[in-house]
Amino acid sequence: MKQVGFVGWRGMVGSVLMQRMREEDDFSLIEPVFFTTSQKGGDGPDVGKGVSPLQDAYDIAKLKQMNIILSCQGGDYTNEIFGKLRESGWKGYWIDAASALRMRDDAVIILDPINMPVIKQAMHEGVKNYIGGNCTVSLMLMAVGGLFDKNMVDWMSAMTYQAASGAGAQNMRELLQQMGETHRVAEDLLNDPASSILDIDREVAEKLRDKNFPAEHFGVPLAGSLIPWIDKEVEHGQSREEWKGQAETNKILGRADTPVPVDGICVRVGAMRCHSQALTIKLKQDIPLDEIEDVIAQSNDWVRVIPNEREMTTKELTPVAVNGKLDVHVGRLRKLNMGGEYLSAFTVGDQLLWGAAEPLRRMLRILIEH
Ligand SMILES: NC(=O)C1=CN([C@@H]2O[C@H](COP(=O)(O)OP(=O)(O)OC[C@H]3O[C@@H](n4cnc5c(N)ncnc54)[C@H](OP(=O)(O)O)[C@@H]3O)[C@@H](O)[C@H]2O)C=CC1
Ligand SMILES: N[C@@H](CC(=O)OP(=O)(O)O)C(=O)O
Repeated sequence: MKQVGFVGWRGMVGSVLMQRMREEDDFSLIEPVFFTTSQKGGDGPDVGKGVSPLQDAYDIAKLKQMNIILSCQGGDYTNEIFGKLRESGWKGYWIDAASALRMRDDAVIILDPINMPVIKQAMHEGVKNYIGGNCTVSLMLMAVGGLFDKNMVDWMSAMTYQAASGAGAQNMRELLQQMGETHRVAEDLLNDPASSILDIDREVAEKLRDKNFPAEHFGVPLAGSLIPWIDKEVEHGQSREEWKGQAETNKILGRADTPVPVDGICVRVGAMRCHSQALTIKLKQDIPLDEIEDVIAQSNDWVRVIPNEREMTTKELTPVAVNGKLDVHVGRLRKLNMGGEYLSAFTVGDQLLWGAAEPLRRMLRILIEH
C-alpha cells in the first residue's frame, strides 16, 4: 500500500477532505501518515486504522518516506517545504490545495471531470505535482465546462459573489459576529411594530461604521455590505482573484497557448461557504438554448441545470440550496439583448467541496489506482 502523508488535515479544507475520504472509504486503500506544524507527538485522527502520533511536518527525512504528500496547510508551508523536499531528491507525488505552485510548468491544475486528458498526459510524462485550482475557477468550470469542451466559447465575463469561507475559518466566524452585532443594535426597535424602518436603518448604519465593529479579519464590514475586492492587486487595477479567472481556466483546459479571454469583478458577499457567479458568455455561434442546456447538463455527473423560472431559481439557485453538497447548480440561462451569441448564466457551488477538497481527494484516488 502507498504511504500517503497528510499535512493540514485538521484545517477547514483538510477537515472537509477527511470527511469525504471517510465517506468514500479512501483510507482503506492507503497507509495514511498524519503530519502537523504545531502538535508533533499528539494524537492523529482515527480513520479506522487506530491512532498514531502526529509527525513533524518540517521533518524532511520523514516526509521523504511518503509516496504521496497531500497538503491543505497553505502556501506558506508549501513555499517553505516543497523546494527543500525536491532538492533532497524526493520523487513522490505532491498534491496541494494552495495556489503557490499552480502556474509552474512542472505542475498541473487538477479538476478531473473537466481535464482528465490533461492529467493523464501529465502522469504519462512523469509530472509529479498536482495542484487544486482556485475555487471560483473550479466551480465555474464544473458548471459550464461543457461549453469550453465543445469549443463554443469566444470569451466569458464572470462577476462573482464569493462566500466568507474563501477567506478562511476565522472570517466565517467574523461574518456571524458582524451579523449578530447588527441585529443586537436594532433588536429593541425590531421588536416594536410601530418603530420606523428608517430609525432601524440609521442604528444599523451607525453600528456598521463604528470603529469598534468586529472587522479584524475582513478589515471592513461584510454583514449588511459587500467587499468588491478579493486578494492582492496584480496590475492594471485587476485583483489577483480576477487574474486567476483567465490564467487558471486556460491552464486547466490545457490551452494556455490559445487562451479564451476570461475576466470580471470578484466580490465577497455574506454567504457562508458557497460561491456564486453571474456569467456573460460570448458564444462563437448563435446556438439554440435547448442545445446549450443539453451540453451543460451532460458535461459531468454533478452539474444540475435549474430551469429559468422564478420559483425554481429562488429555491435551487442559491448558496443555501447547495451548501454541503457536491452538486453544482447552473441556471438563469437565456440569450441577452445583445444578440443570439450572448448567453447569461448564474451558477452556485460549495467552495469547500469542488472548490477545494474534492479535486484533491479524486487526484489521490487516481494516483492510487494508477
Ligand atoms: N479556505 C479556502 O476556501 C481554500 C483554501 N485553500 C488553501 O488551503 C489552505 C488552508 O486553508 P484552510 O483550511 O482554510 O486553513 P485553516 O486555517 O483552517 O487551517 C490551516 C492550518 O491551521 C492550523 N491550525 C491552527 N489552529 C487550528 C484550529 N483551531 N483548528 C484547525 N486548524 C488549526 C492547522 O495546522 P496544524 O495542524 O499543523 O497546526 C491547519 O492545518 C489555504 O491556505 C489555501 O492555500 C484552497 C482553496 C480554498
Ligand atoms: N481566494 C479564494 C479562496 C482561495 O483560497 O483561493 P486560492 O486557492 O486561489 O488561493 C476566495 O477568497 O474565495
